[in-house]
Amino acid sequence: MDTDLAVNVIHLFKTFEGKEVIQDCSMSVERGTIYGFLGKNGAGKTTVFKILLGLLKPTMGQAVVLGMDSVKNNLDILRRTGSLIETLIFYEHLSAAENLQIHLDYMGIKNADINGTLEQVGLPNMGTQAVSTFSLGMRQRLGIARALVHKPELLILDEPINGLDPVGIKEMRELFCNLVQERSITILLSSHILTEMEHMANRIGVIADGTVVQEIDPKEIKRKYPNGMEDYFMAIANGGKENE
Ligand SMILES: Nc1ncnc2c1ncn2[C@@H]1O[C@H](COP(=O)(O)OP(=O)(O)OP(=O)(O)O)[C@@H](O)[C@H]1O
Repeated sequence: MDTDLAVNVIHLFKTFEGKEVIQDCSMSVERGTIYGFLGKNGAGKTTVFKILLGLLKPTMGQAVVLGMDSVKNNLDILRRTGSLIETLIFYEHLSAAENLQIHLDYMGIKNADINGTLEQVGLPNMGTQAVSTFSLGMRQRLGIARALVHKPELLILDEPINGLDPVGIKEMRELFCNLVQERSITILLSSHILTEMEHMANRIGVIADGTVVQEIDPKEIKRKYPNGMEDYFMAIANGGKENE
């Protein structure tokens, strides 16, 4: 087993009601890096994330997360991973701090720094306000706080900058880069905001029709596509081969 890998997906398949949505998908994320997961709507990003977190079982193949099997060790994986997947659900009548405390209780973690985490995500002094009064961007920030508060080794974030304004996007980019540099955590994230992925990611993986068709250094993309990520994405996201 390669211990330098935070995530190792090996020939993964997932079928829903006879439809193969993940097919022979392999990918790997090195520890202490940011991996940007790109793909068109419906390509399979969220499904792969759910398999990694043990929320879905693969039909065939294996996902190894922090050295553990996603099916056999899913509770250990959940404890050591922070995630933000799909619609964010909170206890609306409770405050941000209370929501984070419930999450920590569930994870069995004591003495976490709730106020520090809220500050880290740009919600200082917002701890006592009911979540029902939060804007979309504030909810997104709280979702990131919930993923972070128990100090995970790995973050799996499905479109974490959705709904954030340009200031928020920049702040989250800086936060993610700092987390990797200062805490050596690993971040696997998806986004449709290609310029952000280019700025943040150490490696880009592209999924098309349930298969990772390329894993590449963003510098290499820049060299091949000087006009930017959009040209690259258009060339590769439709089914695999770059039209060079
Ligand atoms: N529970 C389910 N039952 C049936 N089909 C599903 C289920 N979950 C996902 N799918 C299908 O699997 C495919 C991949 O969906 P997924 O949500 O993983 O894509 P995605 O890349 O995350 O898309 P987006 O960018 O729109 O979030 C889609 O065709 C979707 O309809």
